[in-house]
Amino acid sequence: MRCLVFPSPADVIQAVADRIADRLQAQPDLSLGLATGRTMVPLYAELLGRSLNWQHCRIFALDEYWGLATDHPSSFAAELRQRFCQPAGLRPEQVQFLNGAALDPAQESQRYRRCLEQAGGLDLQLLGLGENGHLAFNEPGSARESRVRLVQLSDRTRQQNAGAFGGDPEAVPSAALSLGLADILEARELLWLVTGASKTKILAQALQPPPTTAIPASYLQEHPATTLYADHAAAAALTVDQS
Ligand SMILES: O=P(O)(O)OC[C@H]1O[C@](O)(CO)[C@@H](O)[C@@H]1O
Repeated sequence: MRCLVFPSPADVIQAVADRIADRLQAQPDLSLGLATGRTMVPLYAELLGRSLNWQHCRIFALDEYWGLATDHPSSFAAELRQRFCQPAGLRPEQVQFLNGAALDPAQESQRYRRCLEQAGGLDLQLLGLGENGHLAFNEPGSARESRVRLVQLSDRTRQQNAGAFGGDPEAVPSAALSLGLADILEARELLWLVTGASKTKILAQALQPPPTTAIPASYLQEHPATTLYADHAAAAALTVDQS
């Protein structure tokens, strides 16, 4: 894994946006996996501020709350649509969301998996880090072999994400659809954004070999083309060169 450490979250965003821009220019029909969460918010604003041609790319969402339709204001689909897909001028057929209001989670997971396969897999996937080590919504205990599926959310994750639900953890859905660890690790390149002091301890644990199901993000150690983009605060417990 390549580990890049920057003075501030703003520097992280610039570096990640540079990498996405380079990849998109080299491959206009890029299959790009988008993540949500506070870490990603300034990235979408930065990407929109650059003159990039998104007309040929394909977009895939990483996860979605179970029980929320794609037009529910607190759904990840609505967030991605509002923060990026609509202002970037993406056509609906370019974008795939997980449907959190599908009748059958297993069927919806299979449908999404087929979409990914038909697109030839993901070229580039953005990832954040949960404070409990989750990756997408793969909570501690998730298997390395896991695929798109319905997952139960931990109390810690519901607390972490309560901001989008009026600050009430009880209002956060207790389950979600998520790409599995095997799906994520099949993406050809992973950009892992980790910023802020709340991630310092878990980031150091996630980078400690060997990978463990107790910290799903630790499986990124196995991926041949992952770049960690961390700020000084998140990287404070790492021993990498922070110059
Ligand atoms: O960037 P945040 O808000 O700390 O969230 C971390 C991660 O957890 C999630 O909420 C779950 O996928 C992601 O959206 C995010 O990447």
